Amino acid sequence: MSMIAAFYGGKSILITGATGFMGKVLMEKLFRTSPDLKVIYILVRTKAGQTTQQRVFQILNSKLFEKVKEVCPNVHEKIRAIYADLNQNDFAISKEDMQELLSCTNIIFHCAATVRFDDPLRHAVQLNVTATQQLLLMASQMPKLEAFIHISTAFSNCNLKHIDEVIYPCPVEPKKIIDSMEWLDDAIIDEITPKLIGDRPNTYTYTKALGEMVVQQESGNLNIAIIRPSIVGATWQEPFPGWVDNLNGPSGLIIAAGKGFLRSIRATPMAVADLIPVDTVVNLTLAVGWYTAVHRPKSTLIYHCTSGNFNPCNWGKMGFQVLATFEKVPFERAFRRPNADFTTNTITSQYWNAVSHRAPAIIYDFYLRLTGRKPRMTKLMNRLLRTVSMLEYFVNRSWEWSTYNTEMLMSELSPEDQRVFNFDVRQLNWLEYIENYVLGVKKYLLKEDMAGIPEAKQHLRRLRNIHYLFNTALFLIAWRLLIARSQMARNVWFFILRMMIFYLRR
Ligand SMILES: CCCCCCCCCCCCCCCCCCCCCCCCCCCC(=O)SCCNC(=O)CCNC(=O)[C@H](O)C(C)(C)COP(=O)(O)OP(=O)(O)OC[C@H]1O[C@@H](n2cnc3c(N)ncnc32)[C@H](O)[C@@H]1OP(=O)(O)O
Ligand SMILES: NC(=O)C1=CN([C@@H]2O[C@H](COP(=O)(O)OP(=O)(O)OC[C@H]3O[C@@H](n4cnc5c(N)ncnc54)[C@H](OP(=O)(O)O)[C@@H]3O)[C@@H](O)[C@H]2O)C=CC1
Repeated sequence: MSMIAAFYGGKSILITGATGFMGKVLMEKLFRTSPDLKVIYILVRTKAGQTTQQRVFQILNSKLFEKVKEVCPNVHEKIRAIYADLNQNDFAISKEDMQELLSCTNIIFHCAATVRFDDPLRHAVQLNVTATQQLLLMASQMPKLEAFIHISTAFSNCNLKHIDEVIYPCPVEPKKIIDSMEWLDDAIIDEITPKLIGDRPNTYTYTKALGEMVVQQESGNLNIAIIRPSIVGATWQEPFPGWVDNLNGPSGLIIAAGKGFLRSIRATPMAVADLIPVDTVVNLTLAVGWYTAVHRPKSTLIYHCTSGNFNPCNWGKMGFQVLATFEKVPFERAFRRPNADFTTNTITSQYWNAVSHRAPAIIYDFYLRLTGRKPRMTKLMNRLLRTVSMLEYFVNRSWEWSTYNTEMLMSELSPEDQRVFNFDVRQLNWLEYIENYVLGVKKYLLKEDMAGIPEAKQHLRRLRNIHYLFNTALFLIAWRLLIARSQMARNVWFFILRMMIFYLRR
């Protein structure tokens, strides 16, 4: 019997960010392994014209939840969606809902965040810092609360090379930052943002670091733990391999590469690709929830959820395997054949951006114009290159994360819990994982049918022929122009022709 699964039985659990990538997998696992839990409260806002109920309905009816419905047929009754907007005061939660949350919650998993790298500082502070502070305040009023688990990121201190499971202070106190956001206007905030974030690459990593400081400072008597995952990728095993539902991290780039838009990237092939499957993060999160509530460690423990020190894989190997999978299961209607290069040199990278990315986009737009259609490829390419430039920071460096707490927790689990809540990435086979990841991107993000593979392969063969024809035509034109202008080129050309005739006659 799993002690962790039994622990969540009969519990009332509050999850923020339950509609996000990690939140959904967390809910799925909870319902599947502890179907006798009392209730999961989720804080949900309305979005894209959908009510909170419609959003929950959509999640529960997705493929991710198919197994849950078998184990926990009354899952609809056990999920309680509470309207909340984490950008608002008291999260805009109604009085009755707030009362229920305060009096019933046993465990909190705080997953909500803005993960955008380019969010204005004001917005990132609101969600990643102020909302965390408010949630802690709520937690301090919950008499039945046993544990508060905060999800941060392994990159909150990416300005360091070696990162321990401790909280590193930022130069300016989070409270001062929160206060200043109230009276500074947007223009001034934009001006001081680079100074505040210092040697971090974006507002995301900076505000996640501030969020951790807030957790430390406002923890009071709460039983708190912080989890720091690295780059979260598709599921490894559960509920099935390869599930992914957003474009963050590598997923968007896999699409861009598979569709032939992205053919080169400024990345260091030997740098560690610290990817971690989302189900591994969820298993560790649930184990931490149990451990924190039952063992009540004296201080706030931080758990690194990373792969690099247990089972390292580098970007070169990853890119190679991604390309190998495209050979087997190509994406449909590719713009160009997937064929890509890693370069560490900025000038080479700019050259490839011009030749391999921008030029084909301009030519394609020209073709669209000629055929009376609206050009769109250059715009799309510019956005893609902007996205890639923001991710480049993370594919040109390696970090070392110490994992004492994570290893300690692993050793505390019973063999059954180690199996059911497996977060031991030493068992992960990268080649298999990446292949399933690419397949998952094709199935769950692009919604492409496997039956379309022969047609996709045929399309790639056509693109290869067009590529050869284009190159041959380009060569002949260049040669023709050269011959017309240079006696030397003409002499070379006639010499080659004579040699060919000579050898053919022998
Ligand atoms: C030796 C062999 C060689 C082989 C070489 C092969 C190599 C070349 C090809 C590469 C093949 C791929 C191989 C894998 C390599 C992958 C590298 C992956 C790097 C990943 C690094 C991630 C680091 C994360 C570290 C921190 C982790 C965290 O803690 S947080 C989670 C991560 N957060 C994010 O990822 C958020 C990032 N996104 C954003 O911040 C924003 O979306 C944006 C700023 C990037 C863009 O914002 P914008 O306002 O312009 O637009 P938006 O509306 O958001 O989207 C615009 C369009 O772009 C699409 N989109 C969005 N995100 C991505 C993405 N990550 N990748 C690609 N495309 C993306 C989005 O859908 C929009 O599209 P349209 O709607 O069509 O316009
Ligand atoms: N993905 C990754 O690679 C990594 C993620 N992390 C951390 O893991 C956690 C979860 O990330 P992930 O699931 O990938 O992120 P997602 O972007 O997929 O999910 C974010 C969640 O936060 C919710 N949210 C955002 N703003 C508000 C708001 N104003 N009110 C209510 N809810 C809001 C979103 O709701 P809605 O659906 O309404 O937008 C969504 O449910 C985050 O804390 C992130 O920092 C850490 C390392 C890597």
